[in-house]
Order: sequence, then structure tokens, then C-alpha cells
Amino acid sequence: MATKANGGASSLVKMAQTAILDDITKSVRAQSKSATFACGGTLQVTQPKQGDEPADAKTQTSTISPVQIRFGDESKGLTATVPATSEAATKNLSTLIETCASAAFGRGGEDVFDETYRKAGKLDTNQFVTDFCPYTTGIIDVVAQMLLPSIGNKQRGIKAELYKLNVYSGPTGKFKAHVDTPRDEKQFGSLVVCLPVAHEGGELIVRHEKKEVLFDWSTEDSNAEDAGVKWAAFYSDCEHEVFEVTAGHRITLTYNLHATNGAGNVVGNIPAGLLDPTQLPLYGLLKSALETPSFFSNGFTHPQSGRVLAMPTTHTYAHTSTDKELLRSSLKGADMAVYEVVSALGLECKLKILFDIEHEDDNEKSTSTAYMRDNPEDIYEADGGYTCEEEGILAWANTEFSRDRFPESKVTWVGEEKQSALNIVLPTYGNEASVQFTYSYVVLMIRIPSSAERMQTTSQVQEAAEKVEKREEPEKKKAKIAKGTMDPIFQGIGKDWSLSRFPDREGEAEE
Ligand SMILES: O=C(O)CCC(=O)C(=O)O
Ligand SMILES: [Fe+2]
Repeated sequence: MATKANGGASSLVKMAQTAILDDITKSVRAQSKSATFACGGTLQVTQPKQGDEPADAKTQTSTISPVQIRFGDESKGLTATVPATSEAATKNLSTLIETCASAAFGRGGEDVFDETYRKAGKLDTNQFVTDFCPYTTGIIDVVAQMLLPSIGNKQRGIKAELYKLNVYSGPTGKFKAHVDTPRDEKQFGSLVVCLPVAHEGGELIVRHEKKEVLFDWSTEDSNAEDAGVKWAAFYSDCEHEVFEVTAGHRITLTYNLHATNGAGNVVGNIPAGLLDPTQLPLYGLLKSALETPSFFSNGFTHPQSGRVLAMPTTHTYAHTSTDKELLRSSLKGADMAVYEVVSALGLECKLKILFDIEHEDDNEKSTSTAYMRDNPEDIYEADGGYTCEEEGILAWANTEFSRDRFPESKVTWVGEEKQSALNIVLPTYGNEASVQFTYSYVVLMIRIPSSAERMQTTSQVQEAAEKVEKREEPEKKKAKIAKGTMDPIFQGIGKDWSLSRFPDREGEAEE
């Protein structure tokens, strides 16, 4: 009987445990957002000792030097250093607090001052500078990983924009429940950094659905071991509130967090002007080639005339089976340069994934063929019995094909890596099409129009440019000439290029 009772109790415990685990699993799986809508931490502050070695970039630690805030009118600037460790530092900190104007908040699209709702002081970013940097401290990397989970295998980046310095002072400093107003559609979150200054109360609470997280940064002694720089980041649309500061001063730096494409995902999405492809050495080389009439002059006798340059990439790429956009945006180094340059020159450029498959022919002789595919999963359909008799340049843009199906009259392979590129496929996928990630080289398929087509385009472009130039005022024109004296054609490896680099194989093979 006793055993049975015990058994009953233990199965009840088990049931309860299972229910809790179920809840946890559901909460995690339901939505990443509800599982992690806020995160935070502490950076310990150490006073630099004389003769200290500068921090080693490799050993990123959560320890930082005291934070400095420089403020004040021109030629009357002061520096407040926190934690304040001297009388002079405490005096400057008091001046900083006095300098802060009342902070408003938005209500119905207007800035409102209502101390029952928000009682705080503020400095705008044109009134102070600080040496605190959320990037070098590692905060931004943590936030990116916690709050901006990758889409597919695409990890986005964060632009943290310093917004205000705020002071919530005792006994009644506060900010009642609100959500932050996004300043553009890329703003996804807010970061609050609380400086080591003694205060009581002033907890930050962040709510999402029925969950809430409390950040209590109060400290009696800003030099105490558990003091330090505290931070919290959360999605802007989560309601949050700063409880009353009952004593001391709670001083914060706030940042608006914007999502960016992140390193590794920028190709094809670079904001205008940020990267100038005409400054890349390859630009001059390719531009002067295109301007040379004998460079692939006749093209291919089809309405979609021209020639395709097939350029295997110098790096391998991890890619999912479905997202072609992702593949383009993650091109790196030299491959990225090629893509940006050919796009800047108005050439069409498609990406094909390069696979190498071993076949056994009728005589059991093993051969290997490079297949170019849009989709890694297609490889399984292609393996064995694959024919592509009909395929050719007409379909280059849209269909899969194998390298050996392209006579040199249509496609020219470029790049020294091509042999090894064709031999290397890192088969991280097994024999099941369900495995999502593969690594492979990619081929940049660049369509070079015939020289006639090129000349037409150039003269159209020139005509349009001349028309614009005629309309320009003389001053503007002068400035333009002065700036443009250094033609990119004559820069970098453009100088070394010669026609002999393009043997006249084209002539032989032309149809
Ligand atoms: O100081 C804080 O913890 C939050 C401040 C805040 O919510 C804001 O500035 O919008
Ligand atoms: Fe807020």
C-alpha cells in the first residue's frame, strides 16, 4: 500500500514536471520574440593602473575603464568621469546633472512635458560626447544574437544610434509605462546603458504579453564591486516603465537599435554611395575591355547576343537550398568585388552553384562533370541519366546545365581556380535531400554584350550625359572636370591589362 501511495506521489511529481517542461518548450518555441524580448548585463569598471598594458583585442572581457562624458559650452567644457572617485569628479558630475534640461515624451504626436508621467533631465547628442561604445564592449554582438535571430543562415547586423543622455533624480524621477516611438521601419529595439552613479529605486520593467523582466540597477556605492555599467536591450514595441528613483541620480545613455544587413549579407543591398565600385581595381580592367571593340566583338548570333563569362568564385559558400538572394548577398572579398563591378557596368550577372558529380559510364570508367544548378537539392535529380542536349546559351539565365555542354564559342571560363573549383564540393549533405546546408563554389555568369550592342549602349549613355551637361551651369561643370581628372580606367590593375590577355579563341569559335 505504502509503495503504491509513493508510486502515486512520484507519478504526480512526474506529471507536474512534464507539464512545466511542456510550458517551457511551448514558450521557447511559440515565438522567439516572446521567449527573449529583453536581455541585459553588467560591465565591471576598473580604474586603470599606471603601466597597464592596453587591453588585448582578442580577450574581450566585460571589464571597462571609467566612462567619461564631455559636456558644456564651447571653451567651457567639462568632463564628468563615472564612477566619480574624487571631489573634483563629483563636482563635475553635479554640474552635468544641473546642465540637463527637462526631458519631454511623445503624446499624440507632440512633445509633452508632464512630470507626473516623465520626470527626467536630458542632454541631446549635440550637447555631449562620451567614450562609452556599445560595440567595443561587446554589447551589440550579444544583442544581435539575442534579439535579432538569423533569417535562414543570414545573420543581420545592428546600427546603434546614440539618442539621449537622461538623468532620473530622486526623490521622484520616473518614466511611466510607454512604448518607444520607432524613428524608421528598421528600428527594432532600444538599448539603455546605466552609468555607475549611486541611486535608489528606478527599476526598469519591460513587459511583453503576460511576461515581464525587471532590471534593478540601484546601488548605494558606485564604486562597489556589484556596481558597474548596467545595460538592457528590448524590442521597442514592448511596454516598459522606469519606477520612481527615491534617492540619488540614475544616469543613462539610450540608443535606438536599427537592423542592418550585417557583414556577410550586403552584396546587392549596399546603400548608394557607401561603396564606390568604380574605385575597385577590377572596374578599370573590365571597363577598358568593354570599350575595346575586339574584345568578344561578334557576340553570339542570337537576339540575346553576346558571350557569357563563367567565373568560378574564389571562396566556397554555405547556402540553403532555396534562397538565391541569400547567396548573392553573402558573396565576399574578390567575388563581391566582381559582382559589384559588373553590376556597376550594367552587365547582367547570374549566380550558379557549382557541383561536381562522379559518373560511371557504360565501360565503368569514372568521369566527373561539373553541374551548375540554381538549387542544391536538384543535384539528386541530376545524378545519373542526366542529359542536357538541348540546353545552351538560350537558357543560361534560367536553367541548370553542365560545363561540358558549353562550347567555347558561347561561354568563356575565366579564373585560374577553375580546375580546382570544379573538383571541390564539400559534401556536407548526405544522401538525403533533406539536409539543408551545402557548401560549394559558385559561378558568376556574366553576359558580355556584343561590341555593337556595347557601342549602342555607350553612345546612348553618352548622348544622355551630353544633354545633361549642356544644361549644367559653368561652375558646376568646372568642379566636375576638376574632380574627374583621375579616370578609374587608369587606376590599379587596369594599367596592366592588355589585349593579349584575351587570345583570339573567340574568332575561331564564333558561329
Ligand atoms: O531609462 C530607462 O531604463 C528607460 C528609458 C526609456 O524608456 C526611454 O528613454 O524611452
Ligand atoms: Fe522608453
